[in-house]
Amino acid sequence: MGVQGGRAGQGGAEVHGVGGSAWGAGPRPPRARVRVGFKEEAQAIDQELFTEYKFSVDQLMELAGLSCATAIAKAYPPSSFTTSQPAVLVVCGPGNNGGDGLVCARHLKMFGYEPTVYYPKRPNKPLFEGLTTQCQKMDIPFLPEFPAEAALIDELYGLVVDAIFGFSFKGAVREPFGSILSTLERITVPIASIDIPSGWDVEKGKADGLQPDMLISLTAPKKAAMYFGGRYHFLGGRFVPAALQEKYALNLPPYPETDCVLQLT
Ligand SMILES: NC(=O)C1=CN([C@@H]2O[C@H](COP(=O)(O)OP(=O)(O)OC[C@H]3O[C@@H](n4cnc5c(N)ncnc54)[C@H](O)[C@@H]3O)[C@@H](O)[C@H]2O)[C@@H](O)CC1
Ligand SMILES: [K+]
Repeated sequence: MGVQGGRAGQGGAEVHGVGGSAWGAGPRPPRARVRVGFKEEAQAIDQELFTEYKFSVDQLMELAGLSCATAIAKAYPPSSFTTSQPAVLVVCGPGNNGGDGLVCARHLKMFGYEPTVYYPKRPNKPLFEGLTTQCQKMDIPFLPEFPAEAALIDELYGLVVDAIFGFSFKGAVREPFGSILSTLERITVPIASIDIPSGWDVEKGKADGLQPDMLISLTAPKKAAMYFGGRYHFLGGRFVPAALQEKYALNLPPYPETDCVLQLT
């Protein structure tokens, strides 16, 4: 099962071991003319967008989630799925990265996919409650439990969206996410990670952690993106005003025409 040309059927090593191993060879050079961002910068830009530019979280989350669904549709069109339906498992974490995942799931449904959400830790906030209700009203199923067997995920889904943690992840991973991540490390269907592969240190990555096939960097690639060894790296979140891009010297390449995503590799 999986998607044609994806990890399934090719063997994980073929995708994970680009150039042998990105890890064995040390940090990869950035593969696009994009200045690799730093965690502090990402959070500072985030803050400034909210405090100085007066964006609301739900505005940016909507654009972030739409970017992710759009990038996924470009890399893994429904016709490429080898499952009977273009079934996607979207795993959402407890913060804004999880919110991006809910928005992404909703847009994937609009684009003709069959997303299913797993959302074990739901913040008691109107934004996340609203996003959850929107998905439920669009007949997107929410799993009561995470599939314990990696093989079951491989059988049922052609793609997994990792929306567990973004740039605020720190320290040792706590349950239930430790078990979830260790199952995801064993699946063979491709993983698309939103902003940062979950469980990775935002600057140093994680050599023995998740190795996604796709990374969608939001706003600007974080430093850990240097360690990404998968096939598809997209930039999304086309919402940073020019003055802010200049202030933080983001030096982002131009997005094509009206697209909300840009393929970096
Ligand atoms: N302007 C921006 O930069 C935008 C950022 N967005 C998203 O927001 C993300 C950042 O969101 P947040 O700051 O809410 O944080 P995250 O979603 O990265 O994660 C924070 C949550 O994870 C938990 N957590 C942290 N470390 C943990 C550990 N070791 N074990 C278990 N749980 C842990 C925290 O308790 C908190 O609930 C970005 O990566 C991006 O995906 C988008 O929603 C919109 C725009
Ligand atoms: K993530």
